[in-house]
Amino acid sequence: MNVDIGNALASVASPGVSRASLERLDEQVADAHDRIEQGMKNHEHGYEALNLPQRTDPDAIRAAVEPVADADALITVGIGGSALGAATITNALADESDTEAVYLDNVDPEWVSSHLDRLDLENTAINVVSRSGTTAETLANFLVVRDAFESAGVDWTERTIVTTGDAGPLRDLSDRHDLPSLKVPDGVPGRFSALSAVGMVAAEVCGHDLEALLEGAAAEAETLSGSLFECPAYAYGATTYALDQRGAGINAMMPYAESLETAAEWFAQLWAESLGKDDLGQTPVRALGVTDQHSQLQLYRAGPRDKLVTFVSPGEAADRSIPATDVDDLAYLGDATLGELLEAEFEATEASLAAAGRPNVRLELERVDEYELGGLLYGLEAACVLAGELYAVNTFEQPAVEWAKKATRGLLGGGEFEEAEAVAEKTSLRVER
Ligand SMILES: O=P(O)(O)OC[C@H]1O[C@H](O)[C@H](O)[C@@H](O)[C@@H]1O
Repeated sequence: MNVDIGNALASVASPGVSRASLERLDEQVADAHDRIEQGMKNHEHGYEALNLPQRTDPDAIRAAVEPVADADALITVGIGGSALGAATITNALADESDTEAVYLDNVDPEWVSSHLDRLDLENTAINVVSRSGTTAETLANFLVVRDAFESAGVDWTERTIVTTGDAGPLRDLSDRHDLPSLKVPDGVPGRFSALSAVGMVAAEVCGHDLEALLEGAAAEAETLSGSLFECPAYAYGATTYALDQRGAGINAMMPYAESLETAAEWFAQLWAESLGKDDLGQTPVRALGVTDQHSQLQLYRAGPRDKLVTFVSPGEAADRSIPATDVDDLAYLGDATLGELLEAEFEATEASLAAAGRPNVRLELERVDEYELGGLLYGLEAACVLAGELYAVNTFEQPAVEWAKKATRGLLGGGEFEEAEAVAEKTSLRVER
């Protein structure tokens, strides 16, 4: 990915960061890069994620997928990092695939049933993914999906691939039924695992090019250097950190392509769960161009000066002409294409924010394909690791998500948890219709 941080400079935006400040910050970036390099070299927890382009084995993924390679649909059962990376890839490339990729992460019963009722389970594969193998939502949904297959008279053991850790209920299930299984790589937190079997089994079932994904990521890895002025990922990570330090505590991730909408959702977990610690961290907002020009842009341009907008330009794409019209006011559209309109709207919105002194950054792809996606995923992961070094937080843990899990288990009789008691003590002030 290429990055243009010009509209984040203090000469353009407020909050903004001066070139001189970036040059001073570059000294911290150099130190952070040394730490990151050391962590990668020693295969340390978290930093290991940045070794995935060399570590992930596409052949092992293809071998595990082979029994279900002909599936018309794939149900991925997982949540958080165990679903969003895979969904980013398959949703971005959906037009290139004959396989429908469905992601059951939420436990909304109507939504789960609507998918299971409509899919032809005879020709559907199950991709169950969980590092721990104990995540309530994933296990609950897997039990529901397995039951649906059994009720349909389909042998789920012939349609299921498991990606999990070395031990736990899913590993036991895989061993007991001799299911094709892959390992969640050690040292790689879920939100950083898109470029491993966690994110790539679904890509393989959907027929996407695993080598190209990894080549794009590897090319991005080659850019990691001791200066933000030579590394797009570090330029983005350092600029977002500097802007947050100057008041831009919100980062709206706004890709100008429907195919990248899920990438914004994946980014939200990566950014929030990695950096939201010790009362620090920048709030990611999922946005979409052009749609949010008619929704959130008013706030971005004229609301509080507490936001950065990150545009993602998708590059070259298939286009479609706008037919001529006899409506005088719209005649100008008839000479254009939808792609030209989208590009013009993107550039106009970018300029609109700059004209209002609102910081924005552009991430540029050549096109939305496996190579560029691999580079985007890797680049944003590396940007996040760098930002975590600059914030001096523990980028790779997520202790704050544990409280609600314990409360949930307590509420469902899964053990004695004081968190569940706190639920009963909710302070209420109800206003009823
Ligand atoms: O892969 P699993 O162990 O099922 O975890 C799935 C997700 O749940 C956890 O609570 C964390 O919030 C995520 O970082 C993780 O990706």
